Amino acid sequence: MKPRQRKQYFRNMKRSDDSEREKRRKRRRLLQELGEQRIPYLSPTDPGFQDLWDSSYAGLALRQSGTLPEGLHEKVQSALLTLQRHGCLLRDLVRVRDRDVFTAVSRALVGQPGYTYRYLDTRLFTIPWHCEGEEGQKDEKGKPCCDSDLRDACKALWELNQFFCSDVKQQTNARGVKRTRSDTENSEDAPGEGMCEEESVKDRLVEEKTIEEEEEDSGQGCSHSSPPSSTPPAAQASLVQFNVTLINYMNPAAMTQLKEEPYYGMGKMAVGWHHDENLVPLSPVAVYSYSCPAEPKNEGVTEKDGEGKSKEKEREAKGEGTSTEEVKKEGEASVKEDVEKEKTCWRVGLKVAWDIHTPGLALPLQSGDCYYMTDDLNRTHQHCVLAGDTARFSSTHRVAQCCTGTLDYIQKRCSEALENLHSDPEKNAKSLISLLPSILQRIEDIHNEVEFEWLRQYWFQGRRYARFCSWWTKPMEQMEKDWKEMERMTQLLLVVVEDEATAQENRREMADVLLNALTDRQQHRQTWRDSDCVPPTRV
Ligand SMILES: O=C(O)CCC(=O)C(=O)O
Ligand SMILES: [Fe+2]
Repeated sequence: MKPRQRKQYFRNMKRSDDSEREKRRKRRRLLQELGEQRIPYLSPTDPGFQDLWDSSYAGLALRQSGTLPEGLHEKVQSALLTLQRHGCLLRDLVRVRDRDVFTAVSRALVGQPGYTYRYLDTRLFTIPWHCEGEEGQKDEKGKPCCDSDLRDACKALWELNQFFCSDVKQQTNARGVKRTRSDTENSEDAPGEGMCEEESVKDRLVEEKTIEEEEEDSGQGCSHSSPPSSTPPAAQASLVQFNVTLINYMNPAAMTQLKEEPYYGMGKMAVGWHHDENLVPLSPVAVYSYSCPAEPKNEGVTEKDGEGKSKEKEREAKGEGTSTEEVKKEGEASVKEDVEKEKTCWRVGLKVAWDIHTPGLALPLQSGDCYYMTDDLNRTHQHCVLAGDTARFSSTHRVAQCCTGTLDYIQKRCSEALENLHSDPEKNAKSLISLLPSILQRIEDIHNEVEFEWLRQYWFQGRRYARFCSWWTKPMEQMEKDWKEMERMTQLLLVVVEDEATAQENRREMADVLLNALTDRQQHRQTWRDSDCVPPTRV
């Protein structure tokens, strides 16, 4: 981290404390304003559903199960079950409003080898997907990093990813064309509207954070991965390259306490309201939803079915016909039944951020359905997942902001720091090459980044990765060695600072750098110690 970035980092931490308080206030105010009432929301059976979708949720697109390429469902669904069988899906211990909590859903990250995805203060490391024809990484003994069926599973998810990359592009292109047309019709619209400069997108993300459960952070201060703001939407769409998918799994029958959705009364939530965080600004998200066959409670016949049938039989026995009134009543009953059925189905809920006037939207998802969140939907809206009756997987494909989130990146940073260490093999001694405060500062920042953003994150998660995939094992061991060298460098710096022979002026500057670095490190280490270091539970 550059000194400027570092200052920004701590300023952001402070700001996020302040905005946390502000959000709490806002949330309380909203709930007070709402009182006992609930904000309306619409489902497909409600009149006006489509209009609401078109007017207030235009960035949302549904691709129904039946329209996916032949054979893809089978591959993807069996891949998801394989991940589960291998024990890859775990509940994450994340930080929400200064508390450590386990996510209700179990998760795994699959994606580009060496990529990570950071959400709610947790860095997940990818189980690598290997592309068509590619063999994947092998260790020195020629052993591949994962079992062959796990490898096949990841490849199937990569295939789904490929499909999403081109399909979402078409979706957005189609809308881009539409929008360009309406932009010319309405010249009052600013060109490139909604495509703020990245920094301000992030600032707004921080401010607009949710009134709810899972909250998002504003990424990692990257500044070069979004397309230039003058790029028209259609051209931007052609850049879509999902690099990771976060897999979710939950069986509601195994969960004792799912929270009720508090604002609209939408039902039980598997994932609370949130914006997806740490994505390249304006990039889309594509989701595949797979509801597994239910462990049936009563052979799939609901009480309602049984009741309906017996009423019919009664009527038959009485020889009664059906009056218009009865038809109307039955019609109403069947709408009600549809509504009830919708609630047994998994749904994605959407709302406009910080808005209690626009009705919410609840979109039921049949098994195999996919949905896309495009344009700036993820920034302007929040989404939640409403639990249905069955167990369900989802594969959520994202363009993760990865400028500081790849193995390649952090390895380069380590090398940069270690360049300042000179080894004298004859004397078996080590020394620092440069004592320039700016260089020392940079090295201490790298030291912190390696320790807190990578090593502790990795070990904290209970070495969950090594159990089924060895991809990260060697690089993380090497990183730990590099970190030990950095600890050594800090000690060497301490010796120089304590040495009275060192020129006074330089000494003070160096002492400043050292003191700041050690204070930050101490604080961070305490935070890690304070969080309950219980490794995520296995599901
Ligand atoms: O499961 C879904 O449909 C979406 C899950 C989600 O919102 C997330 O993982 O961020
Ligand atoms: Fe999400």
